[in-house]
Amino acid sequence: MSKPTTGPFEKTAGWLDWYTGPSKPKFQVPAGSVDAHCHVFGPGAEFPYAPERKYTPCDASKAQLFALRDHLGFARNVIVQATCHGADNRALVDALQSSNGKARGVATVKRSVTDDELQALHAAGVRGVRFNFVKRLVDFTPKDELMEIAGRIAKLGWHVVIYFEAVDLPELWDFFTALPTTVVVDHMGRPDVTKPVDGPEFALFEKFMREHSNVWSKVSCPERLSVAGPKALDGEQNAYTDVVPFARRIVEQFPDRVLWGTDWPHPNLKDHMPDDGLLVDFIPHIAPTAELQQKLLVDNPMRLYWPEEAK
Ligand SMILES: O=C(O)c1cc(C(=O)O)oc(=O)c1
Repeated sequence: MSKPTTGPFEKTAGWLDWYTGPSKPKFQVPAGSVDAHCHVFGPGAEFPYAPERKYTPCDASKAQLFALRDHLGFARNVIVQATCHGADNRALVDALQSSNGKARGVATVKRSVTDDELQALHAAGVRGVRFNFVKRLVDFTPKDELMEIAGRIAKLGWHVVIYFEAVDLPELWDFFTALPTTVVVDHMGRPDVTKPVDGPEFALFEKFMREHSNVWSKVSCPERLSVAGPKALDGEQNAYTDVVPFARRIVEQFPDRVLWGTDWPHPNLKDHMPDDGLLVDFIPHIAPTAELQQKLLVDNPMRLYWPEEAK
């Protein structure tokens, strides 16, 4: 893969660029696997970062994303609008349109989005919108605006992706459970993995999924959630062991409602940048059987993002 570049923008201080030269995974993903959570950044010279952004990344282009997809053995991507692009979905749409149908997308839209704009996003391959509640990433959007957007995109058959932290779930519960669509949680709702997996905080997340059959979860981002490591670097085959019990519980309880993604290019990591090949080697630790792997990596994302092709 080529190296990350920076265009006219100055990166946030301490920014970690994505890992060049990822290893070949030892775990071979099933045929037709989908990396169901990844991003493109710019390039800033072509697709400027949004004025309201909370961070400025290095560039991470569609060509670099597609090269990683091929290197890791994946067939398709779901590209999620990164907050550094705000509600300007041009970089996302460009990547989707360049993918030969191998990528679908999740956009960010404002209440002012027109029906024609939604139709154009749909034609490009967008199948969902993202609502973000992580305070360091976005300014607050009133819930009535989000609910109005959810009602409009429901008519297109789209879903809502939500990103929040575990401590905020109680306060967001009523809003989330009122959403009229399939709801996909980013990164398991960011559990604090230093707390017990069978403690009250994670139990609430499990209850959220158990009691609401429209709620799905991405069991992604061990590199973000892990406190104890070890890091996915230097050939480590047992990375992020503290995250395994959390993700595995969700995969085993809700095998038909889980997705996995690399989260490449891993915005805002502070400590280290993982080797994406070793992140793929994390998958069999959380989905230990071939049947669970097939659902996680192929059947579930196909049903949600390519229903017209799903078996
Ligand atoms: O935790 C994060 O910093 C993060 C940020 C973004 C984004 O900026 O869109 O997306 C993610 O999936 C995770």
